[in-house]
Amino acid sequence: MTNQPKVARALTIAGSDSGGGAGIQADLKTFQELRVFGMSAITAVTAQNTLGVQGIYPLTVEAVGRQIDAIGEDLGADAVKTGMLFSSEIIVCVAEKLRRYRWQKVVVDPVMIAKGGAVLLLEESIRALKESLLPLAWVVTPNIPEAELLTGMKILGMEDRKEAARKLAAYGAKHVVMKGGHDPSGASVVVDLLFDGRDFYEFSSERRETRHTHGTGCTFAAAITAELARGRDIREALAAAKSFIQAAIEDSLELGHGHGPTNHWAYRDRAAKQ
Ligand SMILES: Nc1ncnc2c1ncn2[C@@H]1O[C@H](COP(=O)(O)OP(=O)(O)O)[C@@H](O)[C@H]1O
Ligand SMILES: Cc1ncc(COP(=O)(O)O)c(N)n1
Repeated sequence: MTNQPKVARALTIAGSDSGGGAGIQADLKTFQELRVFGMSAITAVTAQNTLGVQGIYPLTVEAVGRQIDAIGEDLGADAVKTGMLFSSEIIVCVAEKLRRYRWQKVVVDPVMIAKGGAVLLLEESIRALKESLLPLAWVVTPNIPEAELLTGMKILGMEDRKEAARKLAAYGAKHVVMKGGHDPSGASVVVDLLFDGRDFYEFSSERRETRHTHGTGCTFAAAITAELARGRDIREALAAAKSFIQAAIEDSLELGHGHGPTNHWAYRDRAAKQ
């Protein structure tokens, strides 16, 4: 057992992105930028850069479980984020650990397919994700294609998004954040939709025309996790996360030859200039 800590702590359970833009690397950078102590349990190592995923090397279920136990038995966590979980065995293990350590503020980013098309979650695992993990989620943060795969419905307009959010909440997720980056309408505003089981709230920003969006979903969900770890409520956490990702996209670092990473220190730089 630990004494009441002086700092907020967040744990990410996700895959490693050697290119540093998504996965564990994006999560830890985001936690650090938001003054939250970051810890990690790695589910799979990927060989990846801005051009795509060149290799996926999952860890054993035992290795994943032991990393989580190492944190649960000693350091503790105020909020937990899950990202790439790869297989149903890993999902079931993670769900069991979340219950064992009674972690409540759990952000489930249902990572399935990388922007370049690589499969980061085996298809047979979608059911385990819905049945084992969604009931433990404080927040689930699908993008539109992920929400389609999870609900089995086609999502075109805002009414479809609302219906899909209701379906995901019915699996037990306390809050659903349906991200709007993949909105097929091509609107100049990108809207992330929050459903808290009763009401809907929209978080909007200007859509930026850029190819440097590798890791936006991970970074956004990590910012929500950090803010929840610091004791913010869901709407405060989302508003802050939206500003964080907008700055990270706008002040792009222009790295690599393909879909580059976002700028994780842009939000801090802007705050320092104010
Ligand atoms: N072109 C863009 N301009 C501004 N914000 C964006 C853009 N693309 C995505 N976002 C924001 O980045 C976050 C991740 O969105 P999305 O692309 O839907 O998820 P994912 O990265 O999981 O595919 C959301 O907060 C979304 O609003
Ligand atoms: C290890 C890992 N986790 C998650 C993503 C998804 O990120 P994106 O959809 O932005 O490519 C990724 N590419 N790699």
